[in-house]
Amino acid sequence: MNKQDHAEQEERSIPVHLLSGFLGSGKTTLLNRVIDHYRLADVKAAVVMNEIGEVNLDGQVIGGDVPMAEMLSGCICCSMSGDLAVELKKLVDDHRPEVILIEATGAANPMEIIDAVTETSMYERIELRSIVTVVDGPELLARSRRGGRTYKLMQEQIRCATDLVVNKADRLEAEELIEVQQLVRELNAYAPLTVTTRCEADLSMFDAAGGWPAGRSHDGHICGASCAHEHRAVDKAILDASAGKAAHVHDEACGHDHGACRHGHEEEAHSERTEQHLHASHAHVMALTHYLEAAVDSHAFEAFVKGLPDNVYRAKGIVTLKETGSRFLFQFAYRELELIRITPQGDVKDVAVFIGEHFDKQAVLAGLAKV
Ligand SMILES: Nc1nc2c(ncn2[C@@H]2O[C@H](COP(=O)(O)OP(=O)(O)OP(=O)(O)O)[C@@H](O)[C@H]2O)c(=O)[nH]1
Repeated sequence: MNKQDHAEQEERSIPVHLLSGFLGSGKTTLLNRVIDHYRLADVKAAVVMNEIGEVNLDGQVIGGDVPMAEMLSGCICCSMSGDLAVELKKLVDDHRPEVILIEATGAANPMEIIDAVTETSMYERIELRSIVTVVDGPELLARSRRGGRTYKLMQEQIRCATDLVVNKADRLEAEELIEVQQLVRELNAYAPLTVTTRCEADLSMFDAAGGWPAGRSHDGHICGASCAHEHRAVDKAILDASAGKAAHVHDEACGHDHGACRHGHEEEAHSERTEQHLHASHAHVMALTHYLEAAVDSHAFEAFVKGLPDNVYRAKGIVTLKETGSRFLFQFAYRELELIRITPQGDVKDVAVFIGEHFDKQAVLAGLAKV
């Protein structure tokens, strides 16, 4: 970076993009794509990863060149929202990134995270630019038929999005895909919506409002006046979302200046949040973290994971396979198991994390002891 670029960067607010979406919907998959997108454009990104469990497994697949703050054993939308402000400030002071990505836990209500980011903007030049909600298409459809608290949380995540990625299209029939899009549109009629498999989305929503400094090999768009308008609109959408409304893209009809707009909506947002006490929306989600002392038999392990009770809807971890001695990252989301061979850097232990609703921890541990 030359001197002029550096000076420009100091003056510019650092855009923050929040990745939201229910457990296992594909947030980390999207995060990896966005990081690659920034690498190609030579844009320095930093990441905040939040996990309900005690270990950050997703961080294992992100390269060591990306500064990362790990916030574990809690959720940044409630118990750790104060810590988020601290971590954001630390990332900015230590690394001066050009963009920050926050991956929330799948149990997070993004509206609360908006507060923490806004708080940090008071003493660091950062600006929440978008809330991208990754929707697990098949899971949303299934949950819409049974209702319940988890479905309510999914609805909240969709409502406050400025951009929507309807993912796992490969697991939906054509008519189901239409039904999912209708469901999403009923909740949020205005955020741009992309249907994807493995989050293969157009990533221009992650580009800088004013373009990255000149001379970069950036393949994204360099915004002109009309684009700058669109991005201001996102601010408005975020504020509307935090006021508990569906996000909508601001148009000329607004007719008043954005300073006034912001103030009004913030007051509205505050009173509504107090009334609804949104933290309660995911209090039923629980996590179990267990460190493994020995290698596992691959067949027994697969059978154990696939036989987990229905109320354990997410599991992930690192295991060593007895047969080969190789280490694998495992991902289990909505009854599908995926194993990815990894070579962990540093002292990384074998561990399994289970996330679900009111499940019997002892029964899960007993099953695990047998593999
Ligand atoms: N079939 C299918 N699987 C997908 C798709 N996108 C992601 N996955 C898989 O779903 C699992 C969960 O994906 P992640 O990207 O880790 O999801 P996440 O939202 O970060 O999960 P949490 O961190 O637990 O909240 C992984 O095994 C992915 O490979 C998709 O479009 N189709």
